Amino acid sequence: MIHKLEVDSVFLEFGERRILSDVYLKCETGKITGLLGRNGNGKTCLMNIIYGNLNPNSKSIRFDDLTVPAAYKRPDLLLYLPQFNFIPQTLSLKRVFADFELDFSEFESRFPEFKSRRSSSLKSLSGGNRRLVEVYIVLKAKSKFAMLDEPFSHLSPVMIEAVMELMNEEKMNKGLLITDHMFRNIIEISDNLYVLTGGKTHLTKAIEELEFLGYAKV
Ligand SMILES: Nc1ncnc2c1ncn2[C@@H]1O[C@H](COP(=O)(O)OP(=O)(O)OP(=O)(O)O)[C@@H](O)[C@H]1O
Repeated sequence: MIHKLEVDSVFLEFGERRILSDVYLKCETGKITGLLGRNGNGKTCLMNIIYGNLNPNSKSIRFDDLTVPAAYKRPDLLLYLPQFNFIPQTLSLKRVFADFELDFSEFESRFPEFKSRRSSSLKSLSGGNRRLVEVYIVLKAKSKFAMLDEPFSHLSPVMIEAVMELMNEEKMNKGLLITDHMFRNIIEISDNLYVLTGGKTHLTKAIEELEFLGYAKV
C-alpha cells in the first residue's frame, strides 16, 4: 500500500515578512521528493511546520488524508533530520543504535571506518561522521516517512555517494523528503522535485525550469 504525506494551506509570516503563502507538496512512500530553494526561502520553516514544531498562521498536514498537526509525536509516521545535531552527543553509538532499534553490525559492514567505534561517543567522532550517523539513523529507523534537511552537508563526495545509494534502497520502505544545496545530487535522486520561491512551491518537470525560477544555472 502506498502512503502519502500532503501539505497545503500553509501561511507563515514573521512580523511583516511573508515567508510562505501558497505551498502544496506531496510525498509518497516508494518515492524521493526533492525540495530546492534559495537561501532564506523557507525550506527549513516548511519542514518544521510539517514536523509540528513551528506554528504558522495556517496549515494543513495530512498523512493518508488524516490531519496530523504534531507529527513530532508520531515517530512511526515521520522522522526528521534537522540541520543541527539532534542526538545527544554524549551517547555511545551502541546506545544510539539500540534506542532506534538498528543493527550496528549492518552499519559497520557498510561503513568499515566505524569498525571498533561501537563504544565511542558521538562527540568523539568527526563532524562529518557524526552527520553520517544521524543521516543513517533517520533513513533506516522504522517510520513511514523521513524528512532530511541538508543531509549531504559535511559529507565527503564518497560518503554522499554512499548516502544516495542508501536513500535509493530505503525509498522501498518509506517516503523521503529531502532538501539540500547540492542540487545536482537532489535532481539525480528525486522522483519528484519542488522548487520553493516567492513563498510558493513549484512542481518542476524539467531541469531548465530551475533557471527560469531563479534557483540555479543548469
Ligand atoms: N524565528 C524566526 N523569526 C524571524 N524570522 C525567521 C525565523 N526563522 C526563520 N526566519 C526567516 O524565515 C526565512 C526562511 O528561513 P528558512 O531557515 O526556512 O530558510 P531556508 O530556505 O531553509 O534557508 P537556507 O537554505 O539558507 O537554510 C528567512 O528569511 C529567515 O530569516
